[in-house]
Formats: sequence, structure tokens, C-alpha cells
Amino acid sequence: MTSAGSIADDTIIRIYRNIVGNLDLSPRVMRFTLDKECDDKISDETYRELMERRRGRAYTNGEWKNLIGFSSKKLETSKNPDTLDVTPLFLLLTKLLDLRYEGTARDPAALLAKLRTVKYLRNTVMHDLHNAAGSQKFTELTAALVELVRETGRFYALPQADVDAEVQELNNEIAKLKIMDSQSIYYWCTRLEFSGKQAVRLLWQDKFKYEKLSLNEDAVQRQAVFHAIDVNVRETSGGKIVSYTKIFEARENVMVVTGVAGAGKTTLAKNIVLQFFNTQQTAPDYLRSFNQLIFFDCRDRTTTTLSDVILQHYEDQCIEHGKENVLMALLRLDVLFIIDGFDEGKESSKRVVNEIIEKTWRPNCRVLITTHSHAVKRELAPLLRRNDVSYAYYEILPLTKPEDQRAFLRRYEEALSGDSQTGAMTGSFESLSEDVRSLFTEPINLVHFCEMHKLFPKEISSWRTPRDVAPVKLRLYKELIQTQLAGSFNVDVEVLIYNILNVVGEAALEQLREDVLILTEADHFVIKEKIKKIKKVDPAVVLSVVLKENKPRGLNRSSSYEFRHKSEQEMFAGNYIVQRIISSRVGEESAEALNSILGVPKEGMSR
Ligand SMILES: Nc1ncnc2c1ncn2[C@@H]1O[C@H](COP(=O)(O)OP(=O)(O)OP(=O)(O)O)[C@@H](O)[C@H]1O
Repeated sequence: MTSAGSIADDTIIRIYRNIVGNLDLSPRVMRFTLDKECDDKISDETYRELMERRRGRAYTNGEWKNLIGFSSKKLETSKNPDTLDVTPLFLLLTKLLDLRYEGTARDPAALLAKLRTVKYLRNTVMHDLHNAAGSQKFTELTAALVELVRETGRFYALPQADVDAEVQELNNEIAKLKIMDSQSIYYWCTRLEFSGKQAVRLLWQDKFKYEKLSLNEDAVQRQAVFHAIDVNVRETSGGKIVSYTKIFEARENVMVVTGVAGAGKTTLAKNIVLQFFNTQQTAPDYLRSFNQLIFFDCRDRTTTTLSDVILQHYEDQCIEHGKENVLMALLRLDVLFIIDGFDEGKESSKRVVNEIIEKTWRPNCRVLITTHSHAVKRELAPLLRRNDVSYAYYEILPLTKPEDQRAFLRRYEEALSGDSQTGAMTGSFESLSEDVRSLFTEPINLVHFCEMHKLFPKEISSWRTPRDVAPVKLRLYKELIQTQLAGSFNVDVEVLIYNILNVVGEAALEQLREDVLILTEADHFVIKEKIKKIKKVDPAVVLSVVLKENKPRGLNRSSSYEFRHKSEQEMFAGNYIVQRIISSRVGEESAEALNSILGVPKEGMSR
């Protein structure tokens, strides 16, 4: 009888053979072919220069990137094939064969077919553990490699003895694979391929599975409410609009996704993680080419090096093989790094991002970064430029189409009410005027709508203009502030919120009077100090609820702040005026009170 241990051992050795076969033997044989093809290569010439010489003219950088894709940087700097893996080798050989033999009597079709089989086998094995754990693919691979050597011999008319010697050497290497070398990088790759994905799934799946709404204890299944967003492809293609899944079709290894606060950057990142690790279904097509996924949240202040990130993801493997070895192995597999909230990171997380960018130069590694757009020019683009990395740039689009807003709300409604779903929330939204609906184009606002509907459904039906939204929103803000401050004080909450809203409202009114929408860092500081005086309340928490921060583009420039929407600024100001009037003495004095509240001269007031 076979023990459980030996089943695992058998699987491990099959994976090991497939890994060594595809990551070591295939590149070796392809380098043998490349060596014959590059008989005219000058030793200190790069492969790009060689191709340009054969072509008779240089490529523009755009042409080069389009032609070579992910491997473009590698092939424009490499002068020998030692560090080239199957993907860049395949690309290089196909392009070289095209350039040299197109329109000649020598037809490289048979050679190209053998190369294609080797590349296909690499991807089949490296992208799917099921194939890697089987023995069939290794048998197919060894046969394909022998055929590639023999076809190389035929195409370049090599002496039979040279070809036989090459086949013999290959067979010797294959024979060695009956025993695993536990000190080899391929062994660590094998362990990662075998159990890495499962370890990372356990780390993230439960953490990301549910999304908690901001106001109450309601939680919804993140994947059930996910709205498949569209993104605008910036710069590279002049504003084409595509589904988020197309982000991965970029020719660059690094993809940057931007969006305003609440546009859904983090939600997108977390949904990609969940889709990758979904046990119910195989990964969607756009993620099939990845074997491992690493998620790094820049707000995480405790993880300060890439080694820490690796340890967090693969604790057991790191204990067994050492962090550095696990990282080295990981970078050989087809890995997707997701870096979330770049703009919200501090120095330590920027260092981690830098390390990731430095180490992911191989074409098999890709990096997706989410950030507010203001951080791109100021910090991210310089960081990528220093590492000589180009990137594709996407921007999450607001949900302006009624059918998108409807579909978005319907998912939340279903998730929140389960079987008792009545369509009331979606219906209530649809009955609003276009003007009012136009306040809800960011996902965060649509989620606020759900919360308002849940708490104050009747008020919503009375909304006629965007201004009517304010009072209900004000109540929502009160609840939000209360939730954010929960537990941090031991006083009358009503009074506390009343005081906070008065400080915020006074500032809102002052800015409106001056016809100013943007608060400077100094204005922000003044409000902060006033809130601080109210009680032991964290003013940053309060202000993060009512204001949005615009981080500056230039270096050494301070942030500015604004209310999330002008109608909300008016709402806070209006509330302040009303509260002052209510609290002032009625009768003769009230007009004076009003003019002093509004900060205008008495003579400027008309009854
Ligand atoms: N695509 C989406 N599908 C469903 N809900 C979404 C989507 N995008 C965002 N949301 C909702 O909007 C809320 C805010 O989104 P998220 O935190 O992802 O925005 P963000 O762009 O990362 O914001 P910030 O820049 O402020 O961190 C989420 O908690 C979620 O409730």
C-alpha cells in the first residue's frame, strides 16, 4: 500500500521534474538553437542592436515595445542569452528567424513549430498546478526538446555528431532528475508551486471575503456586490475605455490604476485577489497566466521590507528554506504583485515598493499598483523611472450611466436583503431626477445611497433637487462621525456632534462667503485646532469623514482640502446658520444675529 507521505513525495518529484524541465532544460536547448542562429552576432552587441542591424534600420521605442512586449527591456540590454528564459528566448528566436529568412528559400516553419511546442508546454505547466503535478507533460517536454535539438541540427545543417552529443547531454540531464536536489532553486520553486498558492489563499481569502459597510454592522460578500468597472487607458492609447480585465493585456510589466477617493481602487485590488484564489472556479482567463499572487497594502506600517512581505505570505516555506531562497524561487514563477494604496504609504512602504520594482525585472513577473492620480507624477513615476521601468496607466471611470448605477445598487440591495429583496432601493433611486442621481457617480456615493435608504427611506422620496439630499446626508454624516468616534469618549454624543458640526459648518460658511471651495493647509489646521478644543476627539478622524484631501503635485507643496461635494459644503454651512439662529435670541435681535452669523454688514442685509 502507498502511504500518504509517498503520494505527496511522488507529486513533489513530478512537479520538480516539470519545473527543472521548463525553467532549466528548455532555456538550455533554446540557447543552443539561438547560438546557431546568432552566428553573425558581435559579442558586445545587444539583441536589439542585432535585430536592428539585420533589419537595416533602428526601431523607435514604441515599435520596439509593440514588437517585444514584456521582454522589451530584457532584450534591449542583454548581450548574451544566459539570463533569458523561455518567453524572451521564444520571442527573440521567432523575430530573428522572421528577419533573416522571410522571402528567402529557407523555410524555418518546422523549427518555429518545435519552438512553439516548447513554449506552450512551459505555459501549460507553469500556469496550472494540475499539469505540473502530472507526469505526462514532462514526457511530452523531453520528447519536444529532443525534437528541437534535431530540428536545429537539420535547419542549420550541423554535423550529426554534434547533434547526437547535444541529445546525449540532454538525456544525461533528464536522467539526473530522478533525484531532487533540496539545495537547488528549482526545489524551492517546486515547494512554492506545490503549496504556495494555498498558503496565500489562507492568508487573504477570509480577510477579503466580506465588505463591511461604514455605518452599521452590515457586511456583504465582496464578490457578490462587485461591479465590473471600466477603466480609461491613459496616455498610451489616447483615452480608450476598456473593462478592468483588459488591464492585464498591457505590454508593460507594471500597470498603474488610479482613481479619485472612493472610485474603487482598493475594491478592485481585493476582488482580483479573491478571483485568483476562488476555489469554486478556476481563475478567470485574465489571471490564468499567474502562478502566484502577492498582495501588499501600503497602509500596512508593520511590513517594512520585501522579505517581511514574503514571510507574511509563505511563513512555513520561509521557515523551511529561508526567506531569501523563497523570494528567489518566487521570482522564477509567474507572479503577480498587487500593491494597493501607493499614495497612502509612508517611507517604509515606499521602500518595499521600490524593492518589488527592482526585483521584478523578469518578464514572468508583473506588478499592479493602485493610487490616487496625484501621487503618480510626484512619487510613483520618478520611482519607476529610476528603475528604468515603463508602465501602463489606467483611470477608473465614474458610473455615469443609469444602467450601471442601477446594476450597482441592485447587487447591494440583493446582498443586504437576501430573499426579501423587493427592488425598493433600486426603485427609489430610479424615481429620482437626473440632477439628483448625478450626485451618485462614484461607488462610495452609491454605497452611501444604500445606507441612507436603509436608515431613512422615506426622506429619499421627497428629494426633488440635489440640495434636498443634504439634510439626509447630514444625518448620515452625523452617524458616520459617531461611528468613527465610537468608544473614544465618554460624554454626551449629541452635544459632541453638535459642536463638531458647528466648527465644520462655520468653516464651510466662511469659505462659501469668500467663494472658495478649496481649503489650504492653514485653513485645515485652524479647523483641526478648533475641533481639538471640543473634547478629546481626534480631529483627523472627523475631518477625514467630511473633507477630501488633494495631495499636491509638486514637491514641497502642501495638501489642500475640500468638501466632498459643493452641495455638502452648503449643507454644513446651512446647518450651522440654522443652529446659530435657533440658539440666538428671537425678536428684534435676530436680524443682527443673522448678519453677524453670515459675516456681512448690517446695511447689506435686506429683510
Ligand atoms: N467596483 C465596485 N463594486 C462594488 N462596490 C464598490 C466598487 N468600488 C467601490 N465600491 C464601494 O465603494 C467603497 C469605496 O471604494 P474603495 O475603498 O475601493 O475606493 P478607493 O478608490 O480605494 O478609495 P480611497 O482612495 O479613498 O482609498 C467600497 O468600500 C465599496 O463599498
